[in-house]
Amino acid sequence: MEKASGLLFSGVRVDRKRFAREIARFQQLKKEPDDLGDLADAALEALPEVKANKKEKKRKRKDKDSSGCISGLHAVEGFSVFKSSESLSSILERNALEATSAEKKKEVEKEIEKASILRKKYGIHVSGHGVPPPLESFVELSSRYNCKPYILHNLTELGFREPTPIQRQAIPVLLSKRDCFACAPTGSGKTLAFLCPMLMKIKPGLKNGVKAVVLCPTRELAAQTARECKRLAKGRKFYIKLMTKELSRCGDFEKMLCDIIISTPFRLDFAIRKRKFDLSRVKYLVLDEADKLFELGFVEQIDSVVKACSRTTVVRTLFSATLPETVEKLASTVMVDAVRIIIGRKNSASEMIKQKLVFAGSEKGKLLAIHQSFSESLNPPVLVFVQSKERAKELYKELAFDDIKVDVIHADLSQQQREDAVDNFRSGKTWVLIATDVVSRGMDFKRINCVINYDFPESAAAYIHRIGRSGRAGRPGEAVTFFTEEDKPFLRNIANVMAASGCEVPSWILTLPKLRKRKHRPHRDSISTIPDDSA
Ligand SMILES: Nc1ncnc2c1ncn2[C@@H]1O[C@H](COP(=O)(O)OP(=O)(O)OP(=O)(O)O)[C@@H](O)[C@H]1O
Repeated sequence: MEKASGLLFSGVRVDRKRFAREIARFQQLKKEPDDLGDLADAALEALPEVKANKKEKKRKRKDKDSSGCISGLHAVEGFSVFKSSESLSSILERNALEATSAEKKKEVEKEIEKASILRKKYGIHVSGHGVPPPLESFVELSSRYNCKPYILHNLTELGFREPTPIQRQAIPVLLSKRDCFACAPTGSGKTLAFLCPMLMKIKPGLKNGVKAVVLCPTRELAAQTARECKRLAKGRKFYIKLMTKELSRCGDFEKMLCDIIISTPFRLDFAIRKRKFDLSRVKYLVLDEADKLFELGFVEQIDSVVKACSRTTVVRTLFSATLPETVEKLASTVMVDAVRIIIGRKNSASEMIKQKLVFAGSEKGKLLAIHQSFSESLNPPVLVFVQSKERAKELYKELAFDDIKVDVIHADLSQQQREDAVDNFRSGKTWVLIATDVVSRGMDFKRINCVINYDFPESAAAYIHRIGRSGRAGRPGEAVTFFTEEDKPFLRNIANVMAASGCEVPSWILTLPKLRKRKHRPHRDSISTIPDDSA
């Protein structure tokens, strides 16, 4: 017995010492961290305080198990010698493990440091546990995440050489299937940040229902996102559908092949409630321009979509250039263990836009100012925002007399007319597009030189989105905001946004009294050059 145990003992001792590393590695393999988020957690675990705490807990549990005996005492009696031999071997094992985990810890610490250097470099701020490190390049999509070559090919075809900051961080987060709040400036590539991981994670054409849903506040944005999605998916047989009015009313959803559906909340809610459109297999739900979607009027429809995407593992994500705390709070009730990503300063305008405030005195002053500015230096394409569709029509009538190619877009037009207005502006047929806020969010008109806020925006968020139609994808842009006496009390909100993005603001504006946040939609005199009788 003694001999046998001695042999066993010595055998164990020699092998374990010699192969300590291998044993330790093998044991580690049982649970390899599946992403660097886990590695980060592993690093935490390796901290002396955490380890000591765990050891103490383990010891207490062990002491409790041995019917009140102190475990060390067993080692000297009878069969407990075997126990003693076991614990000795496990001590050796532990030593080996500790040596390896020290190496691992160093490795993890290096990764963490590298991630934080990258984040600092690109102005990425994250919160949440175990956040995967940002991408250094698109190539990492294949080395780290086994991305199919067609996506990398399409990225190159689209001319995207480097990921933008939001793409660097949001793509790994979504690939690790974490819910996510993401706030990044206008024109910074948020669309690709959610489309790319979606295409990587879902299998095309399996005929077993919708796998991903993207909600956008307007039809124009939904159409644009569907187009972007198709461009990125080129070469793969994904069924990507835009939920149109016709499809939501007459589509045969049982037979329809659809991997990804892109829609406004109204159309999708209609299809779910009235036509029993099944979203129970959805893996990804994206709310683009999330703060707009959480505004009154949309909330019930969003609720219906969130409920319909009933799979327990669905990844929910919110993207916007403006994400107020109220929205985050509301949204967090449906998010699980979410990661929060902020690029640069939260709720700020793109730094690529030169912003200017122009005092026009009165409504008539604004009309004179725009005529004058177009006659002196019109640098198309120019997007002009007004407060309502009535005012859009009025300003269109005024400017149509000038020798410029001007068009108008608002909610009173048919879908076809709206699409034509967008297409003509994109292709350069239209130089000046007069618009309501219907195109203020998400629309990616290439190379807009100037945005004119003819009517003062109703909030700082509206301002950020409107001017964000220029200065996109790293290009410079310009924004001019007219104000009258009546807009003065609301100037400070906008001036703060301007100052935060590095633009000069007259100091008197910054000393104006603070206003409680409320929308600014004043009644304005109609836009007309016809002399006012009362004058
Ligand atoms: N990695 C990249 N490199 C270069 N250009 C890019 C890259 N990713 C996206 N873009 C381009 O940047 C432009 C803006 O992208 P996108 O519309 O996604 O911005 P956004 O952040 O969603 O803006 P918004 O807040 O206004 O919705 C698009 O023209 C897009 O094609």
